[in-house]
Amino acid sequence: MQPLLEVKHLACGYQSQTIFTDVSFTLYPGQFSGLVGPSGSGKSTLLKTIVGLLRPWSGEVWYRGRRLKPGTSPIKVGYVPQVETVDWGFPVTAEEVVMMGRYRQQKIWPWPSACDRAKARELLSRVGIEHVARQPIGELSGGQQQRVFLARALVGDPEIVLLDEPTSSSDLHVQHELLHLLAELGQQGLAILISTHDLNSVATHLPWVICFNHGLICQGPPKDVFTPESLGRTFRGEMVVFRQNDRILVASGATSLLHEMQANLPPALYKSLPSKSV
Ligand SMILES: Nc1ncnc2c1ncn2[C@@H]1O[C@H](COP(=O)(O)OP(=O)(O)OP(=O)(O)O)[C@@H](O)[C@H]1O
Repeated sequence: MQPLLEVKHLACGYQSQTIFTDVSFTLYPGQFSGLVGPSGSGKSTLLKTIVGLLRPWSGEVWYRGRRLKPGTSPIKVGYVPQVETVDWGFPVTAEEVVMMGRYRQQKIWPWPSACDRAKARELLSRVGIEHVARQPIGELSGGQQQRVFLARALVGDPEIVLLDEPTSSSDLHVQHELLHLLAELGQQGLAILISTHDLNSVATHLPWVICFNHGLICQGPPKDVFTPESLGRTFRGEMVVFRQNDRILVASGATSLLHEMQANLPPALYKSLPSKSV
């Protein structure tokens, strides 16, 4: 299969501070992948460099076998920023935020046509929040805001969407719903790369994971990559990994693993575990 996106020896930073060097990986059509690493390890910087918001210091990004001009992004790449970085005081409705994705395609700022509005409604419906179309974006919940930005990223019918911490401001139920929605989009052929701190959601929902800390540590299916050794190198501390059948639970120490288990396992299963298994 021809690669969709190839990142080759990429390096980037701010002023004189290097954030990451020599990052190389390949994503294929329909691939659903997670980018995991600790806070400040450079995940957002990497995503912004890939979508052309930051100019790489060195290295290349290739799309469908063609090298991209540094600092540019192909129209078929969608990007969902971290919701915490958005200015919610801006007086626009959810529908208008989605339509802004159309302006990027058209390169001018036209009055929205009936067709633009219909497309925005269709996408809001696809991400399950058509009912908030006319509400100001600043008045929506964190989970709804993320879906609005996902709808905006889908406007150009992208082949790949990069999402920065899409689950950070939502509760567990909303996070799982969003990951299910992304998995559905993945089944329809969309490639997805999401950055997240939530290792347990990655282990449950994502078939491929890239461990990152100022550079690529390792990549592969969670069952191979989520080991105490590789996660310890990624998060630079003791990591505990608990496996039961297909389930993997990860935490940054034995005590927090117990809390994770209480939060994630059905009570009957949790009570049945011998205390020495962690
Ligand atoms: N615009 C900027 N100018 C200077 N330094 C920056 C800028 N943006 C981020 N940094 C620094 O780059 C480093 C990596 O930040 P980045 O946001 O990429 O990490 P991250 O892994 O996405 O973190 P988090 O998971 O907390 O979002 C941090 O030290 C951060 O302070």
